[in-house]
Amino acid sequence: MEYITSSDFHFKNTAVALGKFEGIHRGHQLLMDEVKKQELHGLQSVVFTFDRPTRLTLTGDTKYKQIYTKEERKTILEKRGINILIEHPFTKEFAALTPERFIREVLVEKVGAKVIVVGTDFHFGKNRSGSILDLEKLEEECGYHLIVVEKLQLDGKDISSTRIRASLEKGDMEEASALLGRNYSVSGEIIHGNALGRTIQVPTINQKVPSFKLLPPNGVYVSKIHWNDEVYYGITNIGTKPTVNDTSEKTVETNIFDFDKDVYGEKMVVELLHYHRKESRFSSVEALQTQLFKDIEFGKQFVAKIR
Ligand SMILES: Cc1cc2nc3c(=O)[nH]c(=O)nc-3n(C[C@H](O)[C@H](O)[C@H](O)COP(=O)(O)O)c2cc1C
Ligand SMILES: Nc1ncnc2c1ncn2[C@@H]1O[C@H](COP(=O)(O)OP(=O)(O)OP(=O)(O)O)[C@@H](O)[C@H]1O
Repeated sequence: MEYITSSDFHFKNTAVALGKFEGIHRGHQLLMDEVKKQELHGLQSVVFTFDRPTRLTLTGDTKYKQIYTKEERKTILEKRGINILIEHPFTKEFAALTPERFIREVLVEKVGAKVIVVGTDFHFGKNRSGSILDLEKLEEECGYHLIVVEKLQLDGKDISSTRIRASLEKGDMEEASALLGRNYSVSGEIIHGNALGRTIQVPTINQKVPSFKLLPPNGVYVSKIHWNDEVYYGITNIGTKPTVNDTSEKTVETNIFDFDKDVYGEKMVVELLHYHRKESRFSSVEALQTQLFKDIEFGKQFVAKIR
């Protein structure tokens, strides 16, 4: 996959899907399928999105947490077989382009769009004033074909990144997975913890997770782990480890079942399948250890049922 992160590009004969694509959820996947289909007609499949949350530029909101990091999003799109990913810098100047200028100067001139794929409610350009009507108006003159995809629903409501954020925020991993079309995951490098885990017979891998990644509530989750091409299961704690720590720094750590390898510095993808219990402060490390053994037992039984 070609990966563009600047405004300096020039393509020809492309089929492009447009949007923020925060969750690359099941609705977004319909748009990806449409652009992929166009490869049969000799067009390159393109996802056109932005290099940062749009609200960061528009409202200066620096606290906004994202479902996926850019790297995670890139990996997902690569796996779907998209030819070109454009993460256009979402600067104030770019955000101020009128819908017509965005269509002519960016989509037609630079992206080389022959097919444009959007959802029914797609809005773009200065103050989000552009809609599919603007795209329809210039279709003939600019020589592209517009494909408008109906909003995909689940349980009678539109699937949206906003809805997925709400599921994640309440720890409903099953609902988040159903909306995403894949399990929610955390990917990150394995870093050193306090090395206490091993002494209480519950060794864990600690993942480095950026502060802007949207994590579900602190607590214990049954998880599925991808390491190289291998799949394992485990139990993951998200939180501050209040029994042994006094900081507010959040960590994601996983006890992988039947696994004993040194993986420091390597990357793992941990899918969170099911919320089990909230994180709590125990009166002693022994009490914590007793609970961890129970958590592991719960995790193993859960996995036995779904495998
Ligand atoms: C499944 C699981 C559940 C955990 N639950 C809690 C908890 O409820 N409270 C807590 O303080 N720490 C919890 N922890 C974190 C442990 O305190 C931590 O794994 C242990 O202190 C070792 O940390 P280290 O890897 O930094 O040495 C949990 C860890 C795991 C793997
Ligand atoms: N459920 C859906 N079905 C089909 N297309 C969708 C769906 N949701 C969004 N789209 C389309 O996918 C593109 C990207 O959507 P975008 O990421 O901007 O918004 P969203 O997923 O609705 O999230 P948000 O909740 O942040 O508005 C747009 O063209 C949009 O119309």
